[in-house]
Amino acid sequence: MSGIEIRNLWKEYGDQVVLQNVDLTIAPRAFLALVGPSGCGKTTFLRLLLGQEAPTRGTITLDGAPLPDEPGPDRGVVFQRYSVFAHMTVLGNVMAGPELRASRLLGRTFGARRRAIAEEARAMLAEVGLAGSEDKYPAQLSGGMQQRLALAQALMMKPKVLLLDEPFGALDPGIRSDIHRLMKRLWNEVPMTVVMVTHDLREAFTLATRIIAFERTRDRPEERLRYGATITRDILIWPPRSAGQTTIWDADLLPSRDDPTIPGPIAGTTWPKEEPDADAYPPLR
Ligand SMILES: Nc1ncnc2c1ncn2[C@@H]1O[C@H](COP(=O)(O)OP(=O)(O)OP(=O)(O)O)[C@@H](O)[C@H]1O
Repeated sequence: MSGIEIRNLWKEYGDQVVLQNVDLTIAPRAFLALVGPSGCGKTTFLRLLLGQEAPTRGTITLDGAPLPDEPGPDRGVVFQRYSVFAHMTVLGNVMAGPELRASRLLGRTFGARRRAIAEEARAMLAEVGLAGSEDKYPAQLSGGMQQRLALAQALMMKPKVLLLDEPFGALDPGIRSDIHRLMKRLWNEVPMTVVMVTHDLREAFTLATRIIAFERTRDRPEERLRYGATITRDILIWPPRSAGQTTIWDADLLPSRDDPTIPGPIAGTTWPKEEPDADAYPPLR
């Protein structure tokens, strides 16, 4: 079975249950947005997928194999801030991962190998709109440029799964919509599954193929430690989006929601009858 399979996942820190009984199948090439109130365990869930944390109970498999219990090149990550190395140039940042992979001992390569990596890094920087900034340091870039750099850095490792922890949360609205366009293009072009934590439902509806909400179902003060958050909503975005097809449906030719020929993003599921609407949900914090 390909994709990510999460079965009966629990995460506890000492006496505190953070996540409980999470069951989720993420299809290959899905763009999953993860929303929920502050402190409900979204980052913890992402860190479990990254391999930075181990589940207390339950299993996570990637393409049918148990997830390695440490971060690896098959999973890239971009955080809201500080994903890049401040002391390296833009080009150095994008070359660092492949160089380390090619030469674990020295962390750098030489000659033809190095030239090939540099060429690939320059192409990736051009892809995210950073051509011409190769020799700058991150501090000399705007916030939006730094996040483009962080994306380029993560994508250089050709991850199967890209994990995004509120990556665009600190950006101004105009820059945010630019980077949303870039993110859509990258998701279409690069064969990867994306899992993105966001506080912004509009962002979730703009980018995702599916939105999962985590919430505590029991949240009285005396229950907070003993009960964790779990999946309380699972929204499939309509009309269906699939990676590799930028515009799929002409507005005039929208299929019917109950058209059985429309493939759902998860095998065996049907599309919800109602149009999901970002404004219909209460703010998350
Ligand atoms: N390493 C840790 N040790 C102990 N408790 C932790 C650890 N990491 C997270 N927690 C606790 O787990 C809970 C969930 O934290 P997490 O950061 O995953 O929430 P979140 O949904 O991402 O929050 P936010 O939206 O505010 O970023 C919090 O109560 C936090 O204090």
